[in-house]
Amino acid sequence: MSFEKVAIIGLGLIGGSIGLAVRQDMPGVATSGYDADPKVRERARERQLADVIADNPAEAVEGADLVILCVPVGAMCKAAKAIAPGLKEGCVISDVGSSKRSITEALVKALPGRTIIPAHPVAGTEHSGPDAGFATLFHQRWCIVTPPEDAPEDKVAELVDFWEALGAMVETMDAAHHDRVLAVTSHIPHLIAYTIVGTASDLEEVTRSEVIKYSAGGFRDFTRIAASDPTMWRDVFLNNKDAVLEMLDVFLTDLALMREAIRAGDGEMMHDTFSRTRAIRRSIVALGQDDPRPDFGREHD
Ligand SMILES: NC(=O)c1ccc[n+]([C@@H]2O[C@H](COP(=O)([O-])OP(=O)(O)OC[C@H]3O[C@@H](n4cnc5c(N)ncnc54)[C@H](O)[C@@H]3O)[C@@H](O)[C@H]2O)c1
Ligand SMILES: O=C(O)C(=O)C[C@]1(C(=O)O)C=C[C@@H](O)C=C1
Repeated sequence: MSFEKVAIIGLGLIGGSIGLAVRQDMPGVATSGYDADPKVRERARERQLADVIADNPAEAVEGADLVILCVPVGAMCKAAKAIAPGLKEGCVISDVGSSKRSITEALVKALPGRTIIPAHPVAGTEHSGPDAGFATLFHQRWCIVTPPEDAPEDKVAELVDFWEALGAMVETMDAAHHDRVLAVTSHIPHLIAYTIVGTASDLEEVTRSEVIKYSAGGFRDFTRIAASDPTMWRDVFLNNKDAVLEMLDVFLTDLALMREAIRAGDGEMMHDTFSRTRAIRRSIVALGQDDPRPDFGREHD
């Protein structure tokens, strides 16, 4: 592992967690940080999310071997342009954005000639901001690295080592594939959660108080996801439009089949589908890939 100084731009849930995790898991590696919001910088200093919190982005990246952009997907380009004057020769610029194709294009354009290796830790919570981060967020979670074709192999290997040192399991794939996979496993589930919670609160015969009162079961799990940061998720859907629309069409076809089964009283079709999905859940649990924290996401309720 050869990164000696890591700069973190954006000190919310993910940036703050990286800062705390580097301090805990990589003693000897220096960190610096910057956030566009002065209140976040103040809180980041109080929580010591990085060794040094700079008051401007170019200063934050000075001397860093690795710079990680931890801002909403729609702010990546602006953040990249702002760090450009301070970047050290040969440093790696990475990010943690939830979609990868449009970010890669934006970063390559904003920082020509630089070594850009995007990544996405598939770990998070519905909380955001400088108080949300914690050092163990990436333990036993996947981090997907999406190196462009011309990325130097030694730098990709260093970035993989970095995420493994923070406790993550790392996979590499191309950005387009990442975006199609995450559209199904993360983006559409969030869209469904936002929609069902919105629908329930809109229904005239179900008053808002009843939605809250009877939300102890499955609906409650949807409300956790639907509490996720609106800016972050707006940007994800604006930036992974093609893959989300493709997978949404498949989902809507399956949902229509389910509606037909209910209408036709086709219990066999429903039972078969529900048995298949139950087996999927059980195989995730058997692989140890469900969340190891039993009350994860509920601790702040
Ligand atoms: N929340 C999750 O579950 C999760 C998981 C994995 C990846 N991600 C990705 O990580 C990124 C950050 O998400 P988060 O949950 O940490 O969000 P967050 O809202 O907690 O933090 C983002 C921070 O970026 C700052 N910021 C915005 N524009 C900036 C700019 N131009 N320069 C500097 N700072 C700027 C904001 O002030 C904020 O403090 C997003 O791209 C998101 O898609 C999120
Ligand atoms: O656990 C949660 O709250 C999450 O939604 C985390 C989650 C996910 O969908 O798995 C959300 C977005 C990220 O890009 C990665 C992880």
